[in-house]
Amino acid sequence: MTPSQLRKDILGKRNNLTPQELKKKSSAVRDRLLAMDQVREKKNIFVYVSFRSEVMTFSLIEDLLRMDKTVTVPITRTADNRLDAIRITDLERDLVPGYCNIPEPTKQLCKQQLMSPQTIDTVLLPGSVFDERGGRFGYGGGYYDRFVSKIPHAARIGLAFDLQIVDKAPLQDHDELLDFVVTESRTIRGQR
Ligand SMILES: Nc1nc2c(c(=O)[nH]1)N(C=O)[C@@H](CNc1ccc(C(=O)N[C@@H](CCC(=O)O)C(=O)O)cc1)CN2
Ligand SMILES: Nc1ncnc2c1ncn2[C@@H]1O[C@H](COP(=O)(O)OP(=O)(O)OP(=O)(O)O)[C@@H](O)[C@H]1O
Repeated sequence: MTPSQLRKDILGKRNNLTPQELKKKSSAVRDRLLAMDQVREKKNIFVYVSFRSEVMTFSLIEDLLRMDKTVTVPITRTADNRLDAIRITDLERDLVPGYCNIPEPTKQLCKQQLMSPQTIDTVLLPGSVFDERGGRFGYGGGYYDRFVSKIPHAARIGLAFDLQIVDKAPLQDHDELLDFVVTESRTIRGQR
């Protein structure tokens, strides 16, 4: 199967999850994640803000803020094919619909709260397809591959539902491996 067919296939399955299933499974992913040393013992966490049928991150972000973590989220810079890390402190106030209608930080925050990616300890990534080695496909923008390749010191944790895991995805050279993939039922140790 080609990467784009596999992507389509898995996203089709993910889109079939009911809102109740999405919520319940996302909450199981969150519980598992919050028990990990790579989150508990780290201060600076970069986390995506979920949209469509991704593993939901709203209550996870609330939890991280309550735990006094420094939480940064992506703003998509399409002109430069890049993600910037923006610090947020309030989920309701700090986010507005942005690129592809994904909740993104306000213009003002993007100016005032731009953080150096080098300060990030742990990156939580979304994706379409993940595999047993910690391989990952996104939606085809290459944004996350470029972002994490510049910060090799940061732990990379993919958030996924079990239905997104395949044995071996047809990875390309630029596809970055993850350290862990966390699902509602297990934690996969990646081969980075
Ligand atoms: N929640 C979340 N935030 C994120 C990402 C993400 O995957 N999830 N990104 C991760 O990079 C960046 C945004 N990049 C994105 C890239 C493509 C599409 C998208 O919807 N693409 C179309 C396909 C376009 C095409 O090839 O025709 C789609 O999937 O329908 C969305 C976001 C940064 N923020
Ligand atoms: N580190 C990189 N440097 C330069 N170009 C890159 C890099 N990583 C990916 N790309 C380019 O980005 C494009 C999309 O890559 P790919 O299909 O792997 O994205 P993805 O992993 O699905 O998306 P994302 O990382 O945004 O979730 C490809 O054309 C690829 O050449």
